[in-house]
Amino acid sequence: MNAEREATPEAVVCSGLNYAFGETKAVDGLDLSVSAGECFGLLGPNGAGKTTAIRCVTTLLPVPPGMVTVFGHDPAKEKMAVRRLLGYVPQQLSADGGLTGRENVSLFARVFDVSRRERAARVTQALEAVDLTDAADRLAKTYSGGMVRRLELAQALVSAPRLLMLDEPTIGLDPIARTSVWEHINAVRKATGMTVLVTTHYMDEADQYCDRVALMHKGTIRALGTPEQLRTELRERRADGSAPTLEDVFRDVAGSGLDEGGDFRDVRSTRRTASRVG
Ligand SMILES: Nc1ncnc2c1ncn2[C@@H]1O[C@H](COP(=O)(O)OP(=O)(O)OP(=O)(O)O)[C@@H](O)[C@H]1O
Repeated sequence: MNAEREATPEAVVCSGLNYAFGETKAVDGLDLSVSAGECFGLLGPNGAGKTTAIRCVTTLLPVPPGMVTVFGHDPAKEKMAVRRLLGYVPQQLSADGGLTGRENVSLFARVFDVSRRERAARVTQALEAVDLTDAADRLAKTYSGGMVRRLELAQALVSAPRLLMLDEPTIGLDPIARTSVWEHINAVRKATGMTVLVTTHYMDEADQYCDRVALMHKGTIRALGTPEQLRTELRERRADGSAPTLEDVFRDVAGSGLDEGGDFRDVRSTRRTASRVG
């Protein structure tokens, strides 16, 4: 049993990951390791490179061999093996308002190659897991923003992923809907041991729900640890009796970078999300 656990590879490893859009180095030598079963938060201002890094891990952006592994599989060599392990909720709307909740989840089940025999049961389970059973046969365009987000979660969960990747899953939602999304994620984690890699601008969420967090700034990691470790380190460094928040930690690490238009509650993301959740 112990030997088995020791043999479990890290869920995600990025080793000197680089990705550039023309002259823009979006990800610049990123080293990152996410353990199996943990909830890992990738934080940072707009433009830090979080989405690009996540897309490299999901195989949506091509990277050379040796820079990324997902449970030991290299996306450059084993794209389909990696995809079978993943669930991904992108920032952009991934549900179709003209389909019912059930039809949306069924579509993902087909795309992610859930076997025909298991499909109906898995769709029902995924909808149940996010509390959408009662609304399953209504058109998604009648859903609230929080329900749409939970539907997208069901779409990502239907293939029973070992690694769930969520890009800003709660931005733009009211506090009750945000809590609800996290409660559903955590219930599935508890039941399945699924690993979660999430980007968020909400420091309070990262503090509350993530086992470890990394601050990404200008394409690379500037701080890494449990929220508690990072807060304690800053408190000890400041030694002025104040009790820093996680946001203070990240302002300290990223310095003026956060004020150069990269604020955590950047208008750009909010607008993007407003259009996403309709
Ligand atoms: N398709 C693209 N073409 C050109 N440049 C891009 C593209 N996507 C991202 N970039 C640039 O790469 C850098 C990193 O962007 P990325 O979206 O990965 O950051 P992010 O941390 O996810 O920010 P946000 O919170 O705004 O999503 C930015 O400078 C961005 O402008």
